[in-house]
Amino acid sequence: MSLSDFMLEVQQLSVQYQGVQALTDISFRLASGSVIGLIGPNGAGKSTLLKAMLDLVPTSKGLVFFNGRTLKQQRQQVAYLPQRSQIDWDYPITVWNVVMMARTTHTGWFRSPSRQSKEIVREALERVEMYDLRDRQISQLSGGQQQRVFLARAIAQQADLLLLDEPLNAIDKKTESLVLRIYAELKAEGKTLLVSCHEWGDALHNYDELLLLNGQLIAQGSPTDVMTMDNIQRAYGAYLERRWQIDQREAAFFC
Ligand SMILES: Nc1ncnc2c1ncn2[C@@H]1O[C@H](COP(=O)(O)OP(=O)(O)OP(=O)(O)O)[C@@H](O)[C@H]1O
Repeated sequence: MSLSDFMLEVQQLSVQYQGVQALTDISFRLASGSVIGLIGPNGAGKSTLLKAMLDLVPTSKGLVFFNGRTLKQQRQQVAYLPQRSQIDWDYPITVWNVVMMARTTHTGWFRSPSRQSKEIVREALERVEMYDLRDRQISQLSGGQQQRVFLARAIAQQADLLLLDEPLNAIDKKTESLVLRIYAELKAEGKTLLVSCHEWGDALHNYDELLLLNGQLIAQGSPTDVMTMDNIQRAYGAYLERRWQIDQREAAFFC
């Protein structure tokens, strides 16, 4: 693969939160038209990586290039679906208006949406099978329906790169199939999807490539190449050991 086949390049990205080193020197490249799973134990830095790429958290080091220019210069070309816990689900807004928010970067906040934007929003809602519920408040949806609305918002932005933080969280198997079908369609359209996930085993074969993280990038490659015993031990071993130490400390405290 030549350098021009890569649409995204992350160089030595590092993040520190009040003394906690969350990410150290993360570097990778992603090809266009691919679905990449971002995996690792709780606290591995998956959400932090997605946010750092978008400048939503301060980075102590690193650069992110997108089609040869900095990501900051092309923010409109990146759609972001935050983790469930980051969204205020009680905010009074309808399904339709959540998805229409994706179009404000195109039309501006104070202009009425164009006919084209309305068509794009309708299509995105139909794609996630939520058009019939377009007038509902988001607070009145199930967890899986809420996730689908935010996925529709990411689709409606018509960005080339989609950063999705645990989109399969809180959804049932039927909806999961729908979401996976949408990934395949977006990939066929040439989009690149970087998806933080907690899947395991066969489910990982839904991704063309994996990035295995634990504060550092442990491995990148096909699911078979990445999920070796050695890599799993390196990514999850330290986590299990840390969890075990915390359990021991808590046990000693309560004795
Ligand atoms: N706002 C914050 N302030 C301080 N520390 C933070 C903050 N956000 C995350 N962290 C810490 O940074 C590290 C990475 O957290 P992050 O949420 O990115 O991990 P994750 O892999 O997405 O985890 P999970 O799978 O549980 O969602 C953790 O040690 C976490 O406690």
